[in-house]
Amino acid sequence: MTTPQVMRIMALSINTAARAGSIIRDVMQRGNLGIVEKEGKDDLQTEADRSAQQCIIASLSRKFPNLKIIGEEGDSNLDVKPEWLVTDENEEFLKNCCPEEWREIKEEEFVVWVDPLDGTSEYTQGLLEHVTVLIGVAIKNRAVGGVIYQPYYKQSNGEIGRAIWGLKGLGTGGFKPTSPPKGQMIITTTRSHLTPLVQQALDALSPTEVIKVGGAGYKVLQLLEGRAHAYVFASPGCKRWDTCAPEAVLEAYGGILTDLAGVHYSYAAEVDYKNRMGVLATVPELKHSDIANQVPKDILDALRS
Ligand SMILES: Nc1ncnc2c1ncn2[C@@H]1O[C@H](COP(=O)(O)O)[C@@H](OP(=O)(O)O)[C@H]1O
Ligand SMILES: [Mg+2]
Ligand SMILES: [Mg+2]
Ligand SMILES: [Mg+2]
Repeated sequence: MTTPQVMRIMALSINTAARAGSIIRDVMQRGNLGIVEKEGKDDLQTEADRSAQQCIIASLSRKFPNLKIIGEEGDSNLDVKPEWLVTDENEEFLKNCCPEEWREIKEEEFVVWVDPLDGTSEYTQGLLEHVTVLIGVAIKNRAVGGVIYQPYYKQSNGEIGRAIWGLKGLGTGGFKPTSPPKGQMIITTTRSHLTPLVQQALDALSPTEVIKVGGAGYKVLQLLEGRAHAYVFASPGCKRWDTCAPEAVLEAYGGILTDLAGVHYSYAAEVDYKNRMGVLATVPELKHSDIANQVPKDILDALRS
């Protein structure tokens, strides 16, 4: 029997994210980040963002030429150094059994959303544990699979970097699932894109504690590892590549990620990339709709306008 495409795409994404992670470490080590401002000082790009994206898109499109891939850093030159081309699919992942519902999905039915370096602002400031590589796999508008790779995570065996993955219908891997403390409401939110509206939404949810960290990937990791109950961001600043992989991993785990009104984003290729209605993610222990219902209407109206 041939291996279903979704399993092969996920398995190649795991290994490719790790390769992108090593490129991110190399750029930092060389010390010349090559920072440019995209839409302003709140929207930076470095040599690591550019090179990691080239590695990911070239590797995935070489093996899956009919795959639709959308990367944060726009069109990339795919004529990359041979050592950036990843061809091996992750064998550990391939030992898993493909969920029935994804078995027949063809290459051209996927959309892959790539954020080659999530947490660029933190990367440039040396807060390296916040940095992740995000590869999200969408099928029929929905985020279904995802890889969150942390290039600077120190494993207990001394190895550097770890890959966290999730596939709906199969589950998750690469981390130790942990429930957040009972009787508290710890919210994680942005560290570098705080606005009055972002703060207003936090205040409305009466958190017992607020954890400000960089990146959508790292914030969802706070939920997966029991350090926070919810991720709340009342801002139109995130884009589909920020949330596709985190949403898939969190939902494969039993949590939920939507906009602030409680509605799922579409990950179809032709959508407007902006997550205009903000981000709300919750752990499985919370009722997502209860939290969404606590978001004041004027905050939703402000995002809509
Ligand atoms: N106002 C804004 N302008 C541009 N990007 C924004 C933004 N608000 C959030 N983002 C992007 O959303 C991601 C998570 O943001 P934050 O860490 O503030 O929660 C980051 O992704 P990148 O680092 O991949 O660009 C960040 O750049
Ligand atoms: Mg960016
Ligand atoms: Mg990002
Ligand atoms: Mg990015």
